[in-house]
Amino acid sequence: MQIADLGDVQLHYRIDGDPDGAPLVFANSLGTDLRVWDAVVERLPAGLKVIRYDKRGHGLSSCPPAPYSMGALVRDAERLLDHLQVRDCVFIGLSIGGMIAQGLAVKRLDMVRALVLSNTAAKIGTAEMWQDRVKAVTEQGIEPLADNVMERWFARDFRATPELQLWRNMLVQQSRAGYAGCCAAIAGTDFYTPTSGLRLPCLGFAGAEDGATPPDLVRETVDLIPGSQFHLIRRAGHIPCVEQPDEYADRLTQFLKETGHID
Ligand SMILES: O=C(O)CC1=CCC(=O)O1
Repeated sequence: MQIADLGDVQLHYRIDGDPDGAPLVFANSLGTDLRVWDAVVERLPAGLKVIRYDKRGHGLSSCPPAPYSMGALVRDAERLLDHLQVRDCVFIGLSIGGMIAQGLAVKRLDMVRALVLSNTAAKIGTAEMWQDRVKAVTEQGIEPLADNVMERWFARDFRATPELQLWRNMLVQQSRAGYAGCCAAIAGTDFYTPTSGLRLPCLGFAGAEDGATPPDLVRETVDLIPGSQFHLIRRAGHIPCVEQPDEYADRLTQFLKETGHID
């Protein structure tokens, strides 16, 4: 178990693979922790240094008082990668993690050589919708929202499997303040202009049954970056790394080869 003490926040992270390999960094979505990447990470080729972390208020990381800003979440990622002396990584961000990815690439191109924007967008939903969620979670906790969240996270077939309960448990066990804090960060984020200025290799992933960031929304964002690729995963919702890890890992590996990150 590894922890980076950044002063105002302590971030839990994990490194797998080759310590001297080409760095790959994964950032999770709202209400999940770094285990959401387990099935993809175990399918990746050798020779990569795979770094995962729990953003503030999630998983085993500390939970500063809410609300958070997107600037703070981007700065956490930046400080963690500085702490780990990471440069030229491929940064893979899921949902709010994809917003962090965009913000980090805009700020620190020396750190990010390519982006994978998974089930994310430059702007997700409306500020009002997220403020409503902050209020609901702060007053009643995460449990009352959980069934609706599962419908956005997973396609119908997956929701009928016993595994659903494990991911639902992950969601409801997150900190209420950490979850609300990140909702506030999403509410205040519109990256259309900064992301439009990015010039780096980019791969977008979307799930055909994603109820949070539908394929057209993901595509609109990745198309802001000239030359981007886009991959639609048919039998998946918002978290395709859990539902379709074979397809996800295969397409990611292909991208890593095309961008020269691995041979
Ligand atoms: O609505 C959800 O819970 C899905 C989601 C939106 C942003 C994020 O990170 O997850």
